Amino acid sequence: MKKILAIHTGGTISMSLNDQGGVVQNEQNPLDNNEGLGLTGIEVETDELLNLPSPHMTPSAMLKIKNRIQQAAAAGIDGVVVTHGTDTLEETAYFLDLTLPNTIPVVVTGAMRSSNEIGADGVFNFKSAVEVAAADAAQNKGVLVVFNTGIYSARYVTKTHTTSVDTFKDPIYGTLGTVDHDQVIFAQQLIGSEYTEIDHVVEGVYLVKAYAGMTGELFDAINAAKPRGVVIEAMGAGNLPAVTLPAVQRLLDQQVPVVLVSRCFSGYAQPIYAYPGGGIELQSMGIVFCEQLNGPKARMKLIVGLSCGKSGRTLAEYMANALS
Ligand SMILES: NC(=O)C[C@H](N)C(=O)O
Repeated sequence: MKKILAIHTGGTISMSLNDQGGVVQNEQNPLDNNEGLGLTGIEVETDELLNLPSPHMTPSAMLKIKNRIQQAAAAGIDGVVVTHGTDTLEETAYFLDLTLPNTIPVVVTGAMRSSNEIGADGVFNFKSAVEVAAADAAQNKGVLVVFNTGIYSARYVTKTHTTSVDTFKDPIYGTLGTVDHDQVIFAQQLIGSEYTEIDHVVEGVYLVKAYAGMTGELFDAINAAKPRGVVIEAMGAGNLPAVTLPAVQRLLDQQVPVVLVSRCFSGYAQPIYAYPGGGIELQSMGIVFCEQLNGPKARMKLIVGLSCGKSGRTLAEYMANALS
């Protein structure tokens, strides 16, 4: 018998549609009763740790989830499922991936339709996630996201659609595997994993998206707030309007780490272009290219790196290497 801990944190998976047509939090989580799920050889324990719509999720709440998982792992649990709202699911999943030592399977899931809507996907996703968490093949794969039969790496998975049940995708590498009709099948191995121990999380790490016609004002406003770090979702392969550069330089002059990713849905940020504001100039200024992560995930990584005390060159290397 495998023992799986289900840590519920809120989100649509634990919500219902009310008479006015709005989706609201439930007093009682519909997933608390696991009878009828048809799980064989798996015992599920439940912890209602949080009840947050995921736009209310914070890095300190993520730390609380991480600590609860480590406590359960130390007490001998075989695997953990975290249920979570989908809006920020990818951030929590990647935070856990970076801060947990990868000793037991940890699987994050959620739902796009609330528990009493027609075609509700929560119970199916939950059952699938429990099956993956209990599977021997899920060992050493880092934190996983299971959604709509897909198994994804927390490092790359992202929410791609506002309402579709097939919303979670890995735009670069696709799925790691599938789970369907009680069968858990992995088709790819995880290449390396990162683990950084932290006991607190820093605040003041900002994320800014570049746009056509952007000027330096947003960067100066962030600078005035005394930031700990800034992630820029730059254009294309990693370029910015040249007029923003003096303001970005003012951040760098204050020793604020500035990390660059691409605002593109897929691909890598790389210093390719040599025109003013092009990636080559940005890199020579000291902006760190974080090749493979999207903006919200790069921000999570920067928070984790700063929270464990990295700075200067060590922090830059940590951010530049997707698998350091
Ligand atoms: N499908 C969902 O869970 C979306 C919801 N707004 C949340 O993230 O809490």
